[in-house]
Amino acid sequence: MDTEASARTVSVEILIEFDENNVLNYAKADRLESRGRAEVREYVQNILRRRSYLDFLIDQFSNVKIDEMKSSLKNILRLGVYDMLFMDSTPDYAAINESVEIAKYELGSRTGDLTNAILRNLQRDIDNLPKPDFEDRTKLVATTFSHPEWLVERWTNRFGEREAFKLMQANNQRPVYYIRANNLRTKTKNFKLRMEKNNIEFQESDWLPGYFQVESVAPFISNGWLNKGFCQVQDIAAGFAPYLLDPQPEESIYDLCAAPGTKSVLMSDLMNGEGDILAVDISSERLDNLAQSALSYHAENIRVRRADVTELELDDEADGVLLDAPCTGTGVLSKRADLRWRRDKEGLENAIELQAKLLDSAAKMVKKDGRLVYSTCSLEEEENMEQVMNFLDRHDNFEMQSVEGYVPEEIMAHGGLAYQTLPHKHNCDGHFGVLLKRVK
Ligand SMILES: C[S@@+](CC[C@H](N)C(=O)[O-])C[C@H]1O[C@@H](n2cnc3c(N)ncnc32)[C@H](O)[C@@H]1O
Repeated sequence: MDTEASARTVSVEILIEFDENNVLNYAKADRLESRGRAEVREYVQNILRRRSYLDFLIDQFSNVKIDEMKSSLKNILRLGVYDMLFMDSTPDYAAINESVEIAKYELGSRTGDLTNAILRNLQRDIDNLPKPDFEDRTKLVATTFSHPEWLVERWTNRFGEREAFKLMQANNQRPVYYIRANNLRTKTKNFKLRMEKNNIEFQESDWLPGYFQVESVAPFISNGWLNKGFCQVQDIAAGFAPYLLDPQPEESIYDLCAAPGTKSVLMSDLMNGEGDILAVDISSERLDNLAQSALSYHAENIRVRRADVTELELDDEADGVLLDAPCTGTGVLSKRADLRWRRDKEGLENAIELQAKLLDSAAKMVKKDGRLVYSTCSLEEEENMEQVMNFLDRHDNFEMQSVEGYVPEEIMAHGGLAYQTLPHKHNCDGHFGVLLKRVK
């Protein structure tokens, strides 16, 4: 354990790597105690959620333009401004000192002085900070809500400005967390008693059985309940796809694009651990996690297989296939603030192309009269309903089924042929899904 490193220093290191290599890797935080690791995640996600706005402020108070700064200086300043504006527990002088010390240590005393000057300039105007005032409306909104311009444009065109603002505001909040009791290891009612005995506050959902909204997942980790398999951290929106597939104990199920396996485990639970689930994924590392989860959750009917689903040929067809496709993830930007800076229009195009190939491959694995559920955690229609309509044009042996009776009415979309959760409306992540039946 490196006692010298602080959560702030490690957060800056992680943010620098993210800027330079587009990789968000928390491994650097492993040298801290568990509290420090949690602080690092909070810092990194909170700074990424406010990045454009922080950059705008830095630009207002610095003679050197932010675009001309090294990413190390940029991120030290982002941390300092974030601390001053959003961390009530940190007095301004301490926030400035921390950033100045990191700058001196990492970049030398002159950069330490520059950091000090910029942060002190901002401190002087802290009660009357400038607001973004760009003439370009998209740039103005993108800076105010710290979202990329291409997403601002898409969402304002699609939802209208007011609703797009609400969506972006929801993405900038601390995320909502859900815990699901795993009935393969405990019973929901016993798990509730366990939470009550430990004075954990929760709100039981009436949308799906066994889901509890909680303030933080920390007590579930510290009590060892995740490791023991009593519960999963699973957003309720992620539960709808397995419920829509409705796997039965005697059935054979293929879970394609399955890792890290949160939905495989839920399906195993719905099947009482009976029948057969083949969980397929292209990533061996993620599949290792899935296999480990299956063990701790007592999900004994899960088998794993590493394969590229677009090239996979299986001897048998399954009663039910879940394709939880890789996507842009625009429905989960509160939990994954980094995704908003990693995705672009080209990434969207690539995701659409891959999803179509995966769907074509999945279609070949469904028995006659069998079911195929297609789901994403995207809000983009091209990845969702448009993708499904194009699939149906290519495959006249599939028909779309109503989702009524499987999911709550509030989240039904497209006249009951799909569900779509929206972070600003449903207090959960944004997920989409449809149920397709192979009719010939
Ligand atoms: C949205 S995640 C799946 C989440 C998972 N269903 C769960 O609930 O835990 C998408 C997954 O697709 C996998 N993937 C991407 N391309 C793939 C391909 N061509 N074949 C198989 N898996 C693929 C990724 O490795 C990733 O694990």
